[in-house]
Amino acid sequence: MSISGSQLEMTQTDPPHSSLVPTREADENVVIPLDDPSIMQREDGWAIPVPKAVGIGTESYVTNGGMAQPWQDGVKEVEKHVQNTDRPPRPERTGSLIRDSISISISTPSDQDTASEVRQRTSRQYQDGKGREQTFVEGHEDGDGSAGCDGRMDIYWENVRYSVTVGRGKSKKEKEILKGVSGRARPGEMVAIMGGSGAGKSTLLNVLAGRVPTGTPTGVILANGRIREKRTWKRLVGYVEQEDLMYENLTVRETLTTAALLRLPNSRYTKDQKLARVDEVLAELGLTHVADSRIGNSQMGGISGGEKKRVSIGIELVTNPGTLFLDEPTTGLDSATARNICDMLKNLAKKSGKTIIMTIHMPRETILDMIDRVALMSYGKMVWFGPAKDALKHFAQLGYKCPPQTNPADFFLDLIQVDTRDPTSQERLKKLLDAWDRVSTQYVKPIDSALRETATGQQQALKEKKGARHKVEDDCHIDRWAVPWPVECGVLLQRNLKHVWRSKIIIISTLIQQFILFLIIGFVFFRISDDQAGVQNRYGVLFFICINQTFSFLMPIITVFPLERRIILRERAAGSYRVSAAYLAKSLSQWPLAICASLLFSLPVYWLIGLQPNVGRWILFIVITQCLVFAAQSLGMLIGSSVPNVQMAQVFGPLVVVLFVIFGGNFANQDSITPVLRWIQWISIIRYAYGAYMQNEFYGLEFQCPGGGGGASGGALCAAQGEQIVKSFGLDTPSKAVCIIVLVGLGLAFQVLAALVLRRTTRLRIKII
Ligand SMILES: Nc1ncnc2c1ncn2[C@@H]1O[C@H](COP(=O)(O)OP(=O)(O)OP(=O)(O)O)[C@@H](O)[C@H]1O
Repeated sequence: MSISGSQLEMTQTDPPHSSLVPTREADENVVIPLDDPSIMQREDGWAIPVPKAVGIGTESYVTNGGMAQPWQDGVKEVEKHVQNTDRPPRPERTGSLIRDSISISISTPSDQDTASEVRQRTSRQYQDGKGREQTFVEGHEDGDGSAGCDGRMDIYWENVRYSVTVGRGKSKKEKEILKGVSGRARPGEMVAIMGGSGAGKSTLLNVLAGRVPTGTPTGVILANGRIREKRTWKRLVGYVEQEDLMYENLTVRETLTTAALLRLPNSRYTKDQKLARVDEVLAELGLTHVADSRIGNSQMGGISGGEKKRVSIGIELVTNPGTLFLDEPTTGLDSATARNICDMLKNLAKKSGKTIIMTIHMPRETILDMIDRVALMSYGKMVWFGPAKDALKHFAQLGYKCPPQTNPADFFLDLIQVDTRDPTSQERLKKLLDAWDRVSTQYVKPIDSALRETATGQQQALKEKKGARHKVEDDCHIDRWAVPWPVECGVLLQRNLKHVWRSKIIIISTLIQQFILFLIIGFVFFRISDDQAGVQNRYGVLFFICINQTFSFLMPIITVFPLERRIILRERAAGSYRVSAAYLAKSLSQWPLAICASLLFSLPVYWLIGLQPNVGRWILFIVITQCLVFAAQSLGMLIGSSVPNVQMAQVFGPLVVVLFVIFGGNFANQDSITPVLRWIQWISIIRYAYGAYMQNEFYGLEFQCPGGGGGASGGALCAAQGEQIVKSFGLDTPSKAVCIIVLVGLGLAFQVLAALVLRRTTRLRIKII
């Protein structure tokens, strides 16, 4: 059963009373009075089409955009379209695609259906009726189960305000950034938010996407006529950041595959289906020819800027979200590439019915032509929301005509830009704002007051975590996490290992560094003697090994981790995985290189220096070194996850190590340190490693004193017993076994702390209204 293209085209304009119903596909609906007996009130208080016993058995098929509406006495009309004919044919599957054979059809609930069953069926049977291709994966009736379930989302915002607190103390005040803006982005539309610098474009985009970590947003935002929920909203939409943050050593396909494996739910997709989805996205974005190229960066080369932007979009697209938010997707790209990106976005909107909302700076005329609605903003207010062509007419009527040969985008920006020192430009803005107030309802229909009240009530119920709630996510059966925790760990570990092992320069330089240190230390302290010079050389070289192993394995992490943390922040913001999985994968992935590099140093250096020729002690020396490396890496993770950027990491990393060195047992005698600072020795990894090294090497050794024997000789104090020497450093307690255990314990404690800090520093505080 299908509605023909011509039938649909007949109703391509806004219905006269669409105020009530911000449904998806509202354009395609027919308005029928509510007193039509085919509308009934459902148990949960929502209006739905009455079941009609037509077609086969008790089932009939109705189109109304698939939405139930809040029931209200004052309702005059509801958008719906009844198809009282036969059961729609099963979709025809072609490979992994289903070509449209039926139109927007939902099954009418029978009396036995529970509300959730109704919703489930509604979401399953949505199909595109315009001959457009929808991407479905074979074997799943739900499509991808993403935003709006069917991949379509109608976003409606009204009187949205956003304010932040600025200043401190007495000068503290509220700054209003968005001052009551309204608009609507329908499925299949590309909406561009434009305005001068500081107009509030990014703020509006972020408020709509629910990504405002601070401040207070107010107003009404509805998705498919429903309120949104914090926990799952991020998995219903895609957000493409301005900066393309990706692992440069991974290929395009691997990058998208990781996103697909993590973000497509296991409950609906097999691994093969997820990989098929990646192929579809690659083809959709025109990336197939670079699928196996590395992402790269400016040093190593790689894919182009435009291709990187496509990959960023692809990462969001794998889940087939109903809405894509993009923050300045064309910034930094040349005009031809920018056009290509917009072309591709337009295609996405047209073919898959996605709602595209983006901020954009100074688009070319050809790009402006692709945009369905522009939101012109100035000082947090809306000056225009609608088609660009209408805006030209509107401004011309006010006496502001776009000069010939001028890019309308430039004209708009010049018009709405205000010079605070120039009263004429302020007057102009006031005139524009007044004019928009007069015409705004023609372009953005106000939400029906009853629906607004319902939404406000639902928001309140959500806040108070009580009462019946009906959210857009209810229709979509979204689990909080797409895949189980072990799968997240496995996928992320695989990605991180690939990234590490393909960083050839880092691997080679780490190995060379350890080899050179081995040569330097080995030959400077070559075959140390067992006289008093040998004593000094022994404790000197052991302390040096502690410092060099700590620095060698701590510094690389603290310089890399802040960058990787931003990727984790982005992926967590999309609800891709739990932070514990990301942390564990990151932590595990760096051990193989650290273990190999430190073995390259510690295995031979022992014999070259000429430490105690005892295999047991040699093995223990290696064990202590490995434990120290583990603790140093853990400390690096803690510092790396605590500081906001690489520069701060480079300041704080060495500072902490120097503190640990001072309290390491070589420079200051532990017993003579002021009690105020003495506690630092108990967390100094160097102190424990040094204590263990010293006991391992000195215990059981006897040294020659000048003139023979121990004690005072020739006026100098000479220690002949190894135990005495260790004691004189205050390193005889705790025992070497305890030192090793504490070293591992400190490493574990740093790891746990680092994971907790990472969790905190990569949490995107979502504010949903
Ligand atoms: N958290 C905040 N605290 C204080 N002021 C803020 C905050 N966020 C935004 N602003 C201010 O609000 C105004 C709008 O910011 P926004 O980033 O939305 O502008 P924009 O239109 O995207 O500008 P641009 O194109 O330059 O990025 C600016 O003046 C900005 O300084």
